[in-house]
This record gives sequence, C-alpha cells and structure tokens, in this order.
Amino acid sequence: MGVPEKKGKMAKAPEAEEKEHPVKAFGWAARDSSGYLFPFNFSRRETGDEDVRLKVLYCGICHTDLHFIKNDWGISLYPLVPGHEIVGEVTQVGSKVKKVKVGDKVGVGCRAGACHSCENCYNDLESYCSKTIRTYSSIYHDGTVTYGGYSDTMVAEQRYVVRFHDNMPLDSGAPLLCAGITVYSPLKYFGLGEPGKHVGIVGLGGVGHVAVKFAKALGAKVKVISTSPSKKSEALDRLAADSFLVSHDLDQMQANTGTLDGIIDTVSAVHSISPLLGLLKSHGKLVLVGAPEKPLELPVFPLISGRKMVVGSCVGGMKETQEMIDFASEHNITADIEVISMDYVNTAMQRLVKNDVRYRFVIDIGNTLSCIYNTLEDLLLCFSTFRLLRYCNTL
Ligand SMILES: NC(=O)c1ccc[n+]([C@@H]2O[C@H](COP(=O)([O-])OP(=O)(O)OC[C@H]3O[C@@H](n4cnc5c(N)ncnc54)[C@H](O)[C@@H]3O)[C@@H](O)[C@H]2O)c1
Ligand SMILES: [Zn+2]
Ligand SMILES: [Zn+2]
Repeated sequence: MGVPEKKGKMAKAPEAEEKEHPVKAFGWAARDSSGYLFPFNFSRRETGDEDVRLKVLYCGICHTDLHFIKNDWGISLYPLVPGHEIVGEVTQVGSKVKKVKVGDKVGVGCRAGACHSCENCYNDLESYCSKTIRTYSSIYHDGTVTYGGYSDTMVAEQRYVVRFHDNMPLDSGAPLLCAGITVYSPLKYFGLGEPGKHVGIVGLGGVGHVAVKFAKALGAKVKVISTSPSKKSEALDRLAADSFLVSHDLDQMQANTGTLDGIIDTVSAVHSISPLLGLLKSHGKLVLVGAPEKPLELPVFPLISGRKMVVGSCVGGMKETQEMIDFASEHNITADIEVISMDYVNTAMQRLVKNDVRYRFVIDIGNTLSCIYNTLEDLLLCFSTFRLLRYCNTL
C-alpha cells in the first residue's frame, strides 16, 4: 500500500458515512485500534460513468492492513474496511468505460483516485500525487471515506482497475496488486532488475518473497537476507534465490561486504540498516519499502564514503501495475498463498504478527463472506422464531 506520512492522532469517520450511498455493501471492519475485525454493513456509490463495479472474489492480507487496523501510522479512519489486493468479476460498467466489460476478471490495488492534473499524475505516478486517495481509510473526491476489499462488492474508477489474464489464478494473483507492484516498480526504476545486477531482498514475507520472484524473472542474481536460518531451503529451493545470508551471522555478513548493487528492504518493524549498507557496493542503493511505525537510524559515514543511497518507493502507478500484471502473467509469477475463509481473518492477523504464514493470506471472499452473512441472518431468524415460539407457548 502506499505508505502515507504520519499525521496527528487517529481520526474517526462520521457514523453517518456508513450508509450514505445507495448501494448496500457488507464486509468486515475494524472499529478501533484493538485491531479486531467485525462484520459490518455499509454502502458504496452508484456506478458512475467512469466506474467499474465488481463482485469481490479474493482479497490478499497485506501487512499494511495490519498497520492500518492497529493505527500504527496514526492516520486510520474507523470504521475501517481493509484490503487492497482485490480481485473480482465485473458486474457493471459505466457508460464511458472502455477498458473492461461485464464478466471480466479484474484487480483493484492500493489506489482509488488522485488529482489527475499534477506532474506525477501526468506521468502515471498516481501513488506519488499529493492528493492520492488510498483504496481504504482515505477521503474520496465526494468527501466520503473509502472502504477496501474485505467486502462483497467494490466500485472503482476504470483508471484504477487492472485486467487479469486468463492464465492468472485469481487467488494467488491477488497479492500482486500490492506486493507485486511494490517490488516491480523499484526494481525497474532503480535499474536493479536487470541481468548482471546482484540484488539483496531483506525480509522474506509477503512482499519479500514476491520480490525474489520478480528480480529473478527480470534477470538479476538474488540474495535473500533474513533473520531466520530456517528460511534458507525455502528461499533457495522453493523461490529459486541464488544465495541466502543470515543477517545476524557476523562472519557471513563480513564475507559478503560490498557485493550487492542494491537491496530491497521489506521489513515491517524497526531494524538496523547499518549492516545492510555494508553489503552494498559503492554507489549501491538501499530501497526501503517496508514501513516501520518508528524512524530508522541513518548512519551517514558509509553513505558518504561509498556514495551509497537510501531511498524509498511507494507501490507504483496504475500503468505500471498493468505492466507488472502482464509481465507476471507471461512469466507465471504468482504469490505463495494460504487461502482462508473470512471468519478466520482475526486469527490470520495474529499469525501475521508472528510471521506465521508462507507467504500471503488470501481471503476467499466470494465463497465465504456471503455465507457468513447468510449464516448471521439465519441465526437471527432462528433466534426470532425461537423467541416467538416460546412466547406463543407461554400464552
Ligand atoms: N512501500 C510500499 O508501497 C509498501 C507496499 C506494501 C507493503 N509495504 C510495507 O512493507 C512491509 C512488509 O509488508 P509484508 O506484507 O511483506 O509483511 P510480512 O509480515 O508478510 O513480511 C514482513 C517481513 O519482515 C520480517 N521482519 C519483521 N520484523 C523484523 C525485524 N525486526 N528484523 C528483520 N526482519 C523482520 C518478517 O520476518 C517478514 O519476513 C510492511 O511494513 C508494509 O506496510 C509497503
Ligand atoms: Zn499492501
Ligand atoms: Zn496528481
């Protein structure tokens, strides 16, 4: 997800916003920073001329969802429906939509809108627009709060919809809409995803494991740098990385000094970047995409002496997101996933905190969200009937 600047205290969405649009929607939302998600009724706008409506089928769980539901960055709007790795089937299109048609399989990622008139927008870099609108927990053009993909239905402007190819599985393809573009974009922009380049990937989680796949497919040599020696065989055998380095093994780190052209750092928590800078060649680039809630310490001397760069990257523009999906489709790149039902989401969040997932949870929204809804309705109906019968008996 686009990582926003930290601002002030948590905001609260006005209660009235939950039902202010004409189209009923149902999802799961966090109501406060306890991070617990509950079933939630809300509403979505009508399908506008430029809009695509979809039935949500799958939605990945990004660590950003966890940051947001816990208000780690101080910008969460509650109630908050997370989810920005959304795949679904188009059910309706506006009169000006040319890009997709009813029945197409499409994806919606981290962005719902932008100003479309600034330099970044002209250059198809919507995620860097100062008025960028996130898929959830953001304020849309009409002043209402955006809600994400842990929900049955979604509506998105066609510019923010990407086409899925027939050979792309919908469940394991979903995480590419955030994790995929988050690594594809800096690999391309910083010239690291190229034959002859040696790239390090730090943090073998949802974003990191996809980074290995894209970097390999783009022709780079890949080294995984991890705190967990247990991930070595997975990195080498399952993800086809070229080598593996345990970050707290000082001998291994020393032996690899000055070997990497660049590093993509996906770590979600505060950590020391000093040892990573040591792994870079002169003029090497450390690209931060992980978004810890507190600032990292920046050691200046290794930067000066090696003319090294520490840079950041925020998802990617919509044109590049489509390019990434096309590339992934051509090279059979998908995420390694564990598909879960909607009612497992709170357990999944607890497991994500403990890094207990290989490597991305994906919620089977299409088959499990409506069931829960129906089950809840059925339960309410049974309860009412039961009370009625009891009432009759006592007469
Ligand atoms: N820049 C962007 O546009 C963008 C996009 C997507 C996600 N993100 C951010 O990237 C981060 C990773 O997201 P994810 O979905 O891959 O999360 P994840 O939980 O799947 O993976 C995080 C990885 O970091 C490792 N890690 C955690 N704490 C660590 C520590 N102290 N030291 C070393 N390694 C540690 C974990 O073992 C895991 O491999 C999150 O902060 C997320 O918000 C940023
Ligand atoms: Zn994300
Ligand atoms: Zn703009």
